[in-house]
Amino acid sequence: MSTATSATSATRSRRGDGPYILCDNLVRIFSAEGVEVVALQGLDLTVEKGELVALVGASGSGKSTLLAILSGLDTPSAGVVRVAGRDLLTLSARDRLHYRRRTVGFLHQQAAANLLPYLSAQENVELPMSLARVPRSERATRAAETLEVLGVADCAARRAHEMSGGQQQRVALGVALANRPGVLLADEPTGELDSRSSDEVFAAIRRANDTFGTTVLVVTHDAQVSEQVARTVGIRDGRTSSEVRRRTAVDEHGNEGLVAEEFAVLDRAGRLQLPRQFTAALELRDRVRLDLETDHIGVWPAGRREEDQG
Ligand SMILES: Nc1ncnc2c1ncn2[C@@H]1O[C@H](COP(=O)(O)OP(=O)(O)OP(=O)(O)O)[C@@H](O)[C@H]1O
Repeated sequence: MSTATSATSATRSRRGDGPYILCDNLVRIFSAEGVEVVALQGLDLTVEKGELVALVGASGSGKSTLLAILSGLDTPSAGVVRVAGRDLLTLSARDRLHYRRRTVGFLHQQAAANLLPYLSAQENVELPMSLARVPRSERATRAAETLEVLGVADCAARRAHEMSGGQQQRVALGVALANRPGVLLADEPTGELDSRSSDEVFAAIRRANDTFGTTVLVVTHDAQVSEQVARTVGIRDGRTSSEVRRRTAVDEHGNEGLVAEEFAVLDRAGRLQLPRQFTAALELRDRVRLDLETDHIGVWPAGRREEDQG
């Protein structure tokens, strides 16, 4: 495993031409009944415009908290969060509303959260456009184009109960994309679907990413989904801990194949989370010894190294 740093992107962002999504040392503390829960503890993340990134992590690791902040529904306790050049900590109420209507689209796990049951698919997709005051003449054409791209043009006149779960979720995706947001945030969008519908929904997300250039951040537990994206970011205990990058490469026999490389994330303060299986294998706890070598850093259990030297 090697390390990757987000420092370069953070520096670029301060110059104003940074990544499309930037989270720098993000902290979110909830207080409930006198108990404080630190849901995000210095999370760093950068996503470039047009990227499609999967976020994975155990239950309670902070994924939903992060999406709520990025969608403009919640604000962090500390840190920096910028999306599409906007500082989400200093948005006025008016700008926040504009941001939520036009800059981000949100896809929930349950399609029903994005769909009104008494409206057809076409009407559902047109609704956010009317809230954003898109001229009436444009709405029908844009909604039809959206449903076409997502492979559900044939469902335009149907209401939710006349569609399969996968079709409903693709129409729900159409609602999220109606105002052509720069960013799509999706929280377990295939969590309630069988594998075929899940494939169709994920294929529709990829098409939206390709066709509209939407930057996508998708939270998923679904390995089929996370293995299909070029970049998967792991969250552990409220921090980004690891990253898998996938690219096509040609082997020595000239065959093209997918290569996945796993990195640990090194933050600007020099912090790095060691994978649990590594710390468990060497019983690393509390304190470790570090040795700087010419091309790597050695990490040793404190006790064992003392014994070696003794
Ligand atoms: N409104 C809240 N009040 C108090 N604690 C909260 C609140 N929202 C989240 N938390 C706590 O913050 C931590 C992170 O929660 P979060 O929902 O972001 O995790 P998650 O990774 O999305 O989990 P899951 O995969 O189960 O949805 C958890 O310990 C959770 O209990």
